[in-house]
Amino acid sequence: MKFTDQLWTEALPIYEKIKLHPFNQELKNGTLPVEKFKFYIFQDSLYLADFARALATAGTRAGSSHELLDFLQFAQNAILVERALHLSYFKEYDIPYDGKKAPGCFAYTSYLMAVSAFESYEVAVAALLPCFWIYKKIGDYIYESQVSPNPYQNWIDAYAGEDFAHSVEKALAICDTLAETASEKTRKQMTEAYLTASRLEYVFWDSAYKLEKWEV
Ligand SMILES: Cc1ncc(C[n+]2csc(CCO)c2C)c(N)n1
Repeated sequence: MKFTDQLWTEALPIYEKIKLHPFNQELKNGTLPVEKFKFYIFQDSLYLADFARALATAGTRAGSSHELLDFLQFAQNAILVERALHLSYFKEYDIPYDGKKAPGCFAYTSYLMAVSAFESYEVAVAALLPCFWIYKKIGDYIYESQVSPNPYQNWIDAYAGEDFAHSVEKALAICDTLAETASEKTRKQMTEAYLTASRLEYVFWDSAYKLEKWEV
């Protein structure tokens, strides 16, 4: 059994909760209130900018220039997605450019940047994986079961696309190769990091659905 198959099984309860979360259910049905989508898009633009930093940082610690290039391409892509969000949705939904990270976004980005800088390369790769994999799975699920017409069609199409699928396959292959030669202790740490980042994916959607604010 591949290491990433084990990861998928371990994190399955988290994935199921993400799938059934009202944010994703209402997105799929086209009934998500626009305020929640706007909140999500703005927070995601902040997320993507730091996610790109985390990817580039992890990449500098890769064991080969081949993997460094993969991570730099992932990072470049995250920045391009972030720019595309600004160009399309920010205009369409009249989203203001100012604002801060909500607690959910803050927690997730801080975690990814810290792991990428201070944990081993193997653990960093495992922490960065849910962003790719869970999005791909959720994107496919929403795409297949969506109610159309759907006001969020463009967003849905973006994550069900071929290019994104290719990046996910690459990230999975890197993680599996690393796990093959990793010690049992490192594999445990990788699993823990994968689970934590999966929980933070949930937190991110939940934060948007609740229009989360800092309490104090
Ligand atoms: C909270 C959050 N998690 C994951 C993604 C998905 N995503 C955005 S860029 C990228 C890979 C770039 O190469 C991936 C997987 C997102 N948008 N927001």
